[in-house]
Amino acid sequence: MSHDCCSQPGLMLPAQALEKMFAQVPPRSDKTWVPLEAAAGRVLAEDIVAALDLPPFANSAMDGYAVRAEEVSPDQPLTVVGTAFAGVPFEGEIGPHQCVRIMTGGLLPDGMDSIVMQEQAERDEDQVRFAEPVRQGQFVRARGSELTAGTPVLSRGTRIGGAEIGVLATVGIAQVPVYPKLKVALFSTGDELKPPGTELAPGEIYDSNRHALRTMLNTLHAEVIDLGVIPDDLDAVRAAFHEADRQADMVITSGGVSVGEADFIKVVLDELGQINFWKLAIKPGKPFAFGQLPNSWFCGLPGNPVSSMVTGYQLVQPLLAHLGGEHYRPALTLQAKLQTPLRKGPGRQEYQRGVLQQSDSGELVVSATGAQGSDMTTSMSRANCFIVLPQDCAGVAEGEWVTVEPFNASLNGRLGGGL
Ligand SMILES: Nc1nc2c(c(=O)[nH]1)N[C@H]1C(S)=C(S)[C@@H](COP(=O)(O)OP(=O)(O)OC[C@H]3O[C@@H](n4cnc5c(N)ncnc54)[C@H](O)[C@@H]3O)O[C@H]1N2
Ligand code: MOO
Repeated sequence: MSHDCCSQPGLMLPAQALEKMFAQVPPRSDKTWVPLEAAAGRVLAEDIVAALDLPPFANSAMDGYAVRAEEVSPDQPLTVVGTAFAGVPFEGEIGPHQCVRIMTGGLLPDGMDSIVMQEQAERDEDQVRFAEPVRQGQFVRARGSELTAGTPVLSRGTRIGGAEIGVLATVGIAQVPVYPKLKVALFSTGDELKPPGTELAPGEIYDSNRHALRTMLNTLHAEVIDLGVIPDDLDAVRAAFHEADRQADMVITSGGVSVGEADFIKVVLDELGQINFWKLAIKPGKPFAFGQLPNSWFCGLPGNPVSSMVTGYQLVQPLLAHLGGEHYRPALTLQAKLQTPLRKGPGRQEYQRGVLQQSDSGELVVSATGAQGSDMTTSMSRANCFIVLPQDCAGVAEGEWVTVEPFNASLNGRLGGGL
């Protein structure tokens, strides 16, 4: 079906919708502490300040010899009086024209000021000779050279990934202050939906939206309350909303938000809560609905599978990040040269699915993943980015530059930049 070919007066774009939702939804402020081992994927609820200098002591950046730079000369060997290992410092006295064998990370012995790497040394028993002059302080990692105690290292609202876990461990934090996990209830609506693995009768299809959305929510480390498939029945939809609202911070549904006769979502929302806005100037995903229930927020995603993924990605993920206390940053976009012409009618901002690559000459190039029907889930799985076409664009010719937004980890299971 071809939907709109004309402009959409009054309908918001995704950026405006996000601004509106962020203004209405107060971020989480309560916090909890989790062990470092369980902190990945959570959102920091406090600024983290280093309680120690980094590095905490002067140490060697190389395996070699700790020396006084001024004593190094090709004519005068030094006497090796001991060894400093990482974790096992040298504790003796070091007299004139003496030095210490040292390993990477070893504490720099008192009085020594420079390191000579072992490849530059000629060792004979306890004598060592250095042919090259030494620059004062070379290969010494000075105490506090990365940062000093009291320096902020991570800010509240940061989502914790591997890099942040590394920093938390480096500054010695075992219990991490984080915002509680969001509870997100999820259900699909539609009599035609059957679970994968069962036989389909004529007119039935498999429920894919709930599975795709659940996977996307897992990437955000939300606690998903999966209420399954709810039939097109007013009482059943009402009961599902009661249950979802009782348990969750946010309720996400798929299907039943357009104008069909079995579209009960809006009916029930009007009864139990309110719709704050409905419909956006985007394709796919136009009938997206946002509202609130007595205890929770509500996002109603359109039933078409690509529409539910696009709205889940572009609207629900940022909103959940915001609600969960994360300092949300809009996705990075790139410019790429189009390798296939794109058809588009003016009116809605489109998220076409593309394959972004680097050409042999290093240029970023992108092509659409073929037909762009909002029922075609493979148009998503074959893609690694959205090609974002502005509202007033009326098609793009091959060779023109377009804006692309590479998929994040919630859609893209691939390593290597995800491309
Ligand atoms: N007269 C109009 N019809 C439609 C309009 C419109 O403006 N006027 N909008 C179209 C657009 S755009 C979309 S998107 C869809 C959204 O419809 P609903 O949210 O009401 O969704 P359904 O009618 O329930 O389903 C649409 C389509 O998606 C399939 N579906 C639904 N749920 C799932 C699921 N969990 N897994 C896989 N597939 C699912 C469903 O079978 C339908 O084919 O409305 C257009 N119509
Ligand atoms: O075009 Mo609908 O917007 O298929 O999502």
